[in-house]
Amino acid sequence: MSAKLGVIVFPGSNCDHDAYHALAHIMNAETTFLWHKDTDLSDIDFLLIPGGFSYGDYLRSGAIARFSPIMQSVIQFANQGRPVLGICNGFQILLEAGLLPGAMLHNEQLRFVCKHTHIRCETSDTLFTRNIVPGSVLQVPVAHGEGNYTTDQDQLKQLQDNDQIVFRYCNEGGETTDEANFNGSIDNIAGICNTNRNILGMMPHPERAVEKLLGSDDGKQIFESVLEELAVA
Ligand SMILES: NC(=O)CC[C@H](N)C(=O)O
Repeated sequence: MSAKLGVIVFPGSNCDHDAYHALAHIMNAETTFLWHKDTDLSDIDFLLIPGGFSYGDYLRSGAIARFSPIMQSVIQFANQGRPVLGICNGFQILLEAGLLPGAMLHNEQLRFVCKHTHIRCETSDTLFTRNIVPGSVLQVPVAHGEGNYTTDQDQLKQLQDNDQIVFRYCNEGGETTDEANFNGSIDNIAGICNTNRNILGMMPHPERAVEKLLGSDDGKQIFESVLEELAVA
């Protein structure tokens, strides 16, 4: 039986259809939308929490969505070791739900930034990056106002020591320069995983980099990794 993928829709999600398109039409995977009031995830093998402005980003991005009914089921799903990918607002929701450590601040320059960026894959030891050689540079767009990832020094050291930093902002040549770190994230962090390595949160949008027509199809490498993992699991 083939894997079934779920894309969660909150009031204010706006990258849900991009994610569905990437999974269903580009990756040809069986994909379904899940409303934020759904609670039954028993037939789902992979959860994607997409980007957007859930609840209008009131209070803080993700702070209200974290209390949507589906989140209890997402936490159970994640705690069973099943794969969860949060992209942009999805990453923010995972942080607010306590499934990933740290927090988001407004971008350093206090502006919404929408552009192509380069990110360096730091580890292939996750089911999301198993097909990506560490050190590879992916071109993936960003579109956010609150993507300035932060954490305290002890937590940062844990992320570094546990190989939980999955992506860092870099230049085209793969150097993690200050200039490439456009939003001010600590240690150029663009994406992290949990210690169990089944939850990935990332600010750049791989679902918007799945066709050459969009400027890059580098994001496909992440979805290919997940689908291969599900096929052998
Ligand atoms: N594309 C998105 O997910 C937008 C993220 C977010 N709510 C922000 O601007 O910070």
